[in-house]
Amino acid sequence: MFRYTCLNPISQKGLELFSDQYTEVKELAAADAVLVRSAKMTELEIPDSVLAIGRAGAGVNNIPVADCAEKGIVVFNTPGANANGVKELVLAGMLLASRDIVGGVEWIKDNQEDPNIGKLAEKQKKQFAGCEISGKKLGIIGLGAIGSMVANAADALGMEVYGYDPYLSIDAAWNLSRNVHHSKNVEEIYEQCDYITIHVPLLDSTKQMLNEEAISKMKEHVVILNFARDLLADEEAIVKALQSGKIKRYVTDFANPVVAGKKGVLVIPHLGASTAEAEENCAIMAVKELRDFLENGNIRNSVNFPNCDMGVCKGRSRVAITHRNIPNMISQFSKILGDEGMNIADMTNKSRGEYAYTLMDMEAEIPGEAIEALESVEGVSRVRVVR
Ligand SMILES: NC(=O)C1=CN([C@@H]2O[C@H](COP(=O)(O)OP(=O)(O)OC[C@H]3O[C@@H](n4cnc5c(N)ncnc54)[C@H](O)[C@@H]3O)[C@@H](O)[C@H]2O)C=CC1
Ligand SMILES: O=C(O)C(=O)COP(=O)(O)O
Repeated sequence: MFRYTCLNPISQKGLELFSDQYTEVKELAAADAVLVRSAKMTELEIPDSVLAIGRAGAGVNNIPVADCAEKGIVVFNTPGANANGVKELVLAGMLLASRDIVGGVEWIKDNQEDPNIGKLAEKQKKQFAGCEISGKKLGIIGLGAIGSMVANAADALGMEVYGYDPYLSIDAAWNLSRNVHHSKNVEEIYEQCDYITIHVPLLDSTKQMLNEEAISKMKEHVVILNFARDLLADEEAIVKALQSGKIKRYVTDFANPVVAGKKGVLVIPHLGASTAEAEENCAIMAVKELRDFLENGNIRNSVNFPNCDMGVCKGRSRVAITHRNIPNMISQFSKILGDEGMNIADMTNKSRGEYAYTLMDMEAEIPGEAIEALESVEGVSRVRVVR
């Protein structure tokens, strides 16, 4: 029996994939697994009883990923599952920034009682006129699941697309339209583009990337779109550049007091992934990842442990060990098990940075003493008998 808790509402389409071996609990302290969207887990005390966290979405800056790795808690996300939802909103953002649709709609609302509204609208519409995106240069910083979709869609709409991503994955590269111009440095994006959209994760290395210096390199009247995270930009500097006219519009999916209500800023209340399709895709992927981990010990799409897949346990028992990626671990594990007279039927060891994961199928049940001995190995964070 496994227990899970949801820290945010999670689509029923995903939750219904939990078998009758699972029950939902309210308390984090009672849960083996956690499903979460944007709830700030960095402010929570995560109990040792938690085995895994499934982020139904992409960004994991709300989860203390490194602390979890240290404790042996495996954190998953759902790569690409909400990318199309975000892509569509970015396109909408570009259009909203180019034509004063919001101003026009508000004007209609304000004049709704006027019996001559039709005539009046024809007279007034010139104040809401704008420009087209076709033929303009779009710079995309980060060509992952979202950035690459935005690139292809913008290309199809007639934009000249520049992409910058020094860590571009092979999959993303294959999916990218050949018309996308490969920018080898981000300065080219700043200097050349009329629209700049950012799609990188929030990391120490990307925080405040769009700062005063970056803005100073940009073209006059540039439009900046931020559907990734507000902390990627120095928004005080952006507001200043909006006031001076250097930036034409800032479209952001993240509300905060710095940008809310400011002239030239279009703030959307974090709706990028709020579509029925994205919510379902994310929930389904997260639940499948958690189930495979809890039931088989397999890891797919973790952000703090390596991928590891041994299928379904065919031996008598399976043990999963999270540990530090240091020498001599495997030999210590096999000695402990060998001393107990146990034969390893199958095993996999994978590493990722400072951490590693070992899965072992045994021909017999593992005695409690052997588990305790494995737990006491220096560098082991967690030993779990999966079966
Ligand atoms: N507004 C919303 O509702 C949503 C926002 N997001 C945000 O968007 C971010 C990106 O999402 P995905 O595209 O799904 O992630 P992804 O992991 O597929 O793509 C991120 C890309 O950024 C690149 N990158 C990393 N550091 C970079 C740097 N310094 N310069 C240029 N490129 C760099 C990586 O190589 C990768 O290709 C997420 O981390 C999240 O913060 C994601 C989904 C929904
Ligand atoms: O997936 C992401 O990174 C998002 O920002 C989406 O957040 P949400 O699941 O809508 O709270």
